Amino acid sequence: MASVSEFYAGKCVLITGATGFMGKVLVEKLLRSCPEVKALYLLIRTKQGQSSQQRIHTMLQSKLFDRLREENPDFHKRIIPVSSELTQPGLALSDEDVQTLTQSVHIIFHCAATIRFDEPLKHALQLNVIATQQLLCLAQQMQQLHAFIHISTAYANCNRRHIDEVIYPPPVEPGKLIHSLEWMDDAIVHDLTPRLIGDWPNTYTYTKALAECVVQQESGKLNIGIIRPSIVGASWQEPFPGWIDNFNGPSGVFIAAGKGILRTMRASNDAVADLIPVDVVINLTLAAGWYTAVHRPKSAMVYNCTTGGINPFHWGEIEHHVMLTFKRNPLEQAFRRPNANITSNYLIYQYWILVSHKFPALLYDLFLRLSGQKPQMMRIFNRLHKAIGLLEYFSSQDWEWNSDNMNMLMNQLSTEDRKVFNFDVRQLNWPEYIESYCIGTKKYVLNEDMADIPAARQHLRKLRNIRYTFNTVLLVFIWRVFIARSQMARNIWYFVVSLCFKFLSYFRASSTLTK
Ligand SMILES: CCCCCCCC/C=C\CCCCCCCC(=O)SCCNC(=O)CCNC(=O)[C@H](O)C(C)(C)COP(=O)(O)OP(=O)(O)OC[C@H]1O[C@@H](n2cnc3c(N)ncnc32)[C@H](O)[C@@H]1OP(=O)(O)O
Ligand SMILES: NC(=O)C1=CN([C@@H]2O[C@H](COP(=O)(O)OP(=O)(O)OC[C@H]3O[C@@H](n4cnc5c(N)ncnc54)[C@H](OP(=O)(O)O)[C@@H]3O)[C@@H](O)[C@H]2O)C=CC1
Repeated sequence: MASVSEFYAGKCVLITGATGFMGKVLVEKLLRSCPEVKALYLLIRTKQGQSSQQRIHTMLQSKLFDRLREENPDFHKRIIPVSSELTQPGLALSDEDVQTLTQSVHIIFHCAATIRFDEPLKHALQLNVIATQQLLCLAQQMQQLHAFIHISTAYANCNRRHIDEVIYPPPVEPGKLIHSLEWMDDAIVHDLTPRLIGDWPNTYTYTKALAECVVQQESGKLNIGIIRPSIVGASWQEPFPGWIDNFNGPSGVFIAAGKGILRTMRASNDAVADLIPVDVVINLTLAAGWYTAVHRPKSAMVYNCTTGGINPFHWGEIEHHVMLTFKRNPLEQAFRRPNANITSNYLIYQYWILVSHKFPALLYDLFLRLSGQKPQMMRIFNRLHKAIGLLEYFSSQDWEWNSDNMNMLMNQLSTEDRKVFNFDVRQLNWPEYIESYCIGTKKYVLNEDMADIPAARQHLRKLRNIRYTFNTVLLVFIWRVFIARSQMARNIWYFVVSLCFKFLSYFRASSTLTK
């Protein structure tokens, strides 16, 4: 049987969401580990006045492609950008492009989605469900299609505690929902959203659940694979450890904690933190493409791509290792020294929000106002509170995913493929991974230079001294106020001072005697 890279040789692959976090890593890995692939058709929309060609050009300049550029400088020749806005009828593809795609594509990887938790339902439905439906229609017309791989999320069924590798019945028939929302204006949909999404925490997970159902309904004669990654984090090994380029999920939390802005968050110390490195997800996705095309399973195969059941790690441990890393490798221009604590207790959380977030923000804004600058800290904290409020659903509870299909797929690979497309998370050393993840946020998200770490350490020392000075001044101030108002405080104060004085006189006397 052909190996994974032999299978992709001579094949034309269509990818949606190629400019996104996972899409980029997929493009890079496919071109690096399957150098004989014939063409990658990337469906990309124009954005901020940039054409799809210009966007690809910019993307290929990024650090992610450094290794590939070195190994194979001509790699870009296999990339064919196709202009496509997925929320438009017919995916806004030109007739010419439809013809090319239907004649030549062998494998589809559908990664595009809106992953915002606060996306209005109509838009999330448009992109995550209707666009998927349209892409499946296009796939049905493809003459040589071997496999359609849909990227879902492990949290599509987060209303359940135990999640098997099956497509669960949808909360509502997607077609009916699409039709009923068509005539409603945005305000009505907004009001109805909480009732519609029911026990799903947001429109993202809800529409991803509907999308899975659409994939099943529209699959017809297609060979389908559905990948359900949990919380996708920085790369573990490839193309280099710690690569990450966005603030989504835990990355924003790590950065905010490293900058000393985030000091508390609601999360359970003992809940499993189901992070999965992006390179693991992509290796499994490529292997699933191969398996689906070669074995043609009768019904859609679902792969829960998670770590919790195989190699669990907990939010409390993550907190410890994130703090340790940022103390050793500080971020530049930190607001305060990194010191974040997670808690599942609502009252304790509210207390720390007040004392460690709102109070310093108010003080800093006051300082900015007095020095003639625009206050900004309170605004930053309000946004941070909104973001962590949306994440706490996922950091406060546990889920149990069955990952039999992931294990089965691993057993189907040859020894060589298991190395090249490694998704064996039993080998993941969490402390090492979290360290390289945090350093990755510093290097690739914030573009900070590792050579400037001594200066960042110096800045932390300065912050520590400011804190000591502030605490001392505050203590003296409180004490003075206290002494002025209470006879008892005054008595204690005189007693302590006279005791100190007596000790001093005693030591002075005994030292003169021993001379
Ligand atoms: C010591 C630590 C201990 C750890 C404790 C536990 C940690 C638990 C953490 C995590 C659990 C994760 C659970 C995820 C599970 C699901 C997985 C999946 O299946 S999908 C993927 C998930 N999807 C998302 O993560 C999207 C979430 N994001 C959003 O929904 C929005 O971004 C939101 C509502 C949070 C904020 O929306 P806005 O409108 O206020 O802001 P915007 O548009 O995103 O950003 C505006 C600008 O600010 C920057 N920005 C965003 N976050 C930033 C940050 N933290 N720091 C600095 N800049 C930031 C952005 O780059 C952007 O910049 P420009 O305008 O493009 O130039
Ligand atoms: N990140 C994570 O933690 C997880 C992600 N997933 C799933 O993985 C997939 C990829 O996620 P991720 O890479 O993180 O997401 P990103 O937000 O980084 O990327 C989304 C991609 O979709 C494209 N896209 C969005 N809207 C349109 C549109 N109207 N027309 C054309 N393209 C569009 C974006 O293009 P553009 O650049 O033009 O905006 C971008 O390329 C998603 O299906 C997501 O549900 C699952 C589990 C966890």
